This record gives sequence, C-alpha cells and structure tokens, in this order.
Amino acid sequence: MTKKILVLPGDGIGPEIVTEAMKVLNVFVDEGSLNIEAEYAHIGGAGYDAEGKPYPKSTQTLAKAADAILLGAVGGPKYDTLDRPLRPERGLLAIRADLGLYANLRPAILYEELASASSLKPELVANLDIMIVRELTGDIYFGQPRGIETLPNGERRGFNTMVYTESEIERIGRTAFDTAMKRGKKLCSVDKANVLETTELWREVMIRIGKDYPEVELSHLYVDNAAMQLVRAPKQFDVMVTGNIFGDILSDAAAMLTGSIGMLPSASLNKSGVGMYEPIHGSAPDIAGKGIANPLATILSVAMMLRYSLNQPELATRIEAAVKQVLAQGKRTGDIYTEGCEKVDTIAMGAAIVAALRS
Ligand SMILES: NC(=O)c1ccc[n+]([C@@H]2O[C@H](COP(=O)([O-])OP(=O)(O)OC[C@H]3O[C@@H](n4cnc5c(N)ncnc54)[C@H](O)[C@@H]3O)[C@@H](O)[C@H]2O)c1
Ligand SMILES: CC(C)[C@H](C(=O)O)[C@@H](O)C(=O)O
Ligand SMILES: [Mg+2]
Repeated sequence: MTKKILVLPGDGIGPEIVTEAMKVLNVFVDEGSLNIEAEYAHIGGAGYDAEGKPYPKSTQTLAKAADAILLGAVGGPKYDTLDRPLRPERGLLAIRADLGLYANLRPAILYEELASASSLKPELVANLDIMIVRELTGDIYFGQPRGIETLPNGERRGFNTMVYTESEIERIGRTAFDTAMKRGKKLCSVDKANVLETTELWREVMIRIGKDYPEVELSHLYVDNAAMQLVRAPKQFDVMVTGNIFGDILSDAAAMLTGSIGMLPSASLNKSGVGMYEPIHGSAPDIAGKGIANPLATILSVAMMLRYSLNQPELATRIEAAVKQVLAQGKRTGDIYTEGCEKVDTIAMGAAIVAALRS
C-alpha cells in the first residue's frame, strides 16, 4: 500500500538536510522495496513567508492526511522580531499539538567511529545507547496562563505555567516503561520534585504505574543531577523519561556525547502511530546556506520513520548500517571532523550514504 509522506523542509539548514534525507528514502523507492507518495509543504518561517502563518492551513490539511512527516528545522534571526504567534517555533509547537504527538523519542547512540569526536573520553561513551523519552505536548511549553504583562508600577513581568495532568504523565510514562521493556529494563525518571509540584505529581504517577512493570528497574533523579550524571557517567542510563522542557535541554546535552548535535534523530508519535520525524537540532543560522551541515541526524530520522510509522524495520537497519559504513570510511562533516578523517560537505555525505545503500 502506498504511504503518504509529508515533507516539511522548514528554515535555515532544513532544506539542505531534508534534500539529502529524501535522496536516501528514494533509494528504497527506486529499488522497489518502498511505496510512498511524497508531498512538500511549508512550516515555520517558510510557512510565514509563503502564507503568512508558521503552520498554514494547507500544511495542516496535508499533515492530517499523512502517514508520516519528515521535518527539517524551523527558525532563524530573520523571524525573531515577528509577533509571537507568527514565529517559526510556534508553528512547530502547533503541529506537534495538532497531531497529538506527545511521545518524543530521542536516541543518543554513539557510533564507535565517532568516539574521538565525543565531548567525553572514549571509555566513558563506548557503546553508549540511551533513549530519552520526552513528553512533547504539555508542560511549560503549553501551560496557561502565559505572557508578558505590565504591572501597575510600569515594570514588565513575564510568566509561564508548568502544568501536567495525571493522564498526560501516565501516557508518556507507559510509553517509557514499554520502551524500557524492549531494551535494558532500566528507566530513570527525571524531575524536579524537590521544588516543583507539577513534577512531584510526575514522580508519584511514575511510581504508581511502575507497579505494572515489575521487571523494569525504576529510578528517579532531579534534573540538575541528571544533567551532571549525563556528562559524568552516561552509560548508567538506558531509558530516561522526562517532561517537555527538561527533555529539550537534556537531549541537546546527550547529543554531544555522540559527537555532535548533527547526529541525533527523533520520532514524535501519537496514539495512532502517526509520526513526525526530525533531527533534534535547529535551523543552525550560523552555517545555513554554506552546504556544510551534517545531514545524518535527518537521515537517521528517516530510519526512525521506517521503523515506527512505515513498518519497514529492515530498511531502517540498512540506513543505520550505511551510516556506520560511511563513518568507517572516514567521511566526516565539519561538526564531527577529527584529524586524519576526510572532510565532506552536506551533499557529499548524503551521496556517500546513498552509495553505501546501493552497494
Ligand atoms: N526542531 C527545530 O526546528 C529546532 C530545534 C532547535 C532550535 N530551533 C531554532 O533554530 C534556530 C537556531 O537555534 P540554535 O542556534 O539555538 O540551535 P541549533 O541547533 O540550530 O544550532 C546550535 C549549534 O549547533 C550547530 N548545528 C546544529 N545542527 C547542525 C548540523 N546538522 N550540522 C552541523 N552543525 C549543526 C549550529 O551550527 C550551531 O552552532 C532558532 O530559531 C531556534 O528556535 C529549531
Ligand atoms: C524550536 C523549539 C520549539 C524546539 C523545542 O523546544 O521543542 C526545539 O528546541 C526541539 O528540541 O525540537
Ligand atoms: Mg531543542
């Protein structure tokens, strides 16, 4: 059956990396092992430029009909002065909320060829394989009230609200426990229960649902300690589960353990298995248009799409093997480059993955 893929390149390096990722996906189409229909639409600043909104109605209509979505990145300094609802990042939040993509899986895996590019000593990251399960449609990102207001004394006050319902915590908790059951059966829940009531409830719910998963070893860390432990001894972790804001921060930190933020893919899933796939990094305005961005996080996001939405785990494994093979050949974009390797640009990295898949 033909699957509908919606492609949202977005802003900055988004179009550059998505172009390479689509070349990779099309290898399977060309060889006859995948049947897809790809449509393109605008999101973020590109949505604003084309249709005046970061999540245009036309994009929404296509998104609702898609089996899976591939997204590049959104944002950039050009849009930072727009009215808040028009900013690119709001478009990303809107599509996540609109499709109910509450479960964000962010795997931090070290390819052994990149051990010397990690921010930690090779022995601390050898065989690193952590799955960060980040809640994606709640927390301080969406809580009301929010805003910036002027007080009677003329001073301005900015405010946001951290909020989670028990059912929201339970559903992401179950995703995390189910994930842990398929892996090393260790789950670390990250919160700030010593200070924030929202996460006091988070911990209580995690402990309660943990009773349904007696085989999973559940532990808890405060987020400040979790950040420290991630850069001290990351191999103690198997699956981590946390809220939206803590997950955002911890996943960028975890990325550096694998060599670069340009290596980390993600899957954002809803109840019905529809997924959006995107690298965890942003639009990288500092390198946009230079053709040097690392496309591997986006290419690995395509692998996650094949695994989680398109029911093609063998094709996903082939992409991951191709990435390993190309890294073993010594090819590196600038962000993961170390001495003695061959520095390649975005297009050459994409071409190398395509060649590895075809060989
Ligand atoms: N999912 C998303 O679309 C997303 C995620 C994060 C940030 N953003 C947005 O992106 C814009 C820039 O944000 P930022 O600079 O804080 O974060 P960023 O992730 O875009 O960039 C941080 C640093 O990492 C580098 N980098 C990122 N991706 C790379 C890649 N694939 N290859 C090589 N280097 C890479 C950048 O060059 C930069 O030095 C902002 O508008 C922000 O809101 C979007
Ligand atoms: C751009 C921003 C809204 C987004 C987030 O905070 O979720 C990004 O940082 C991410 O990690 O996907
Ligand atoms: Mg982020």
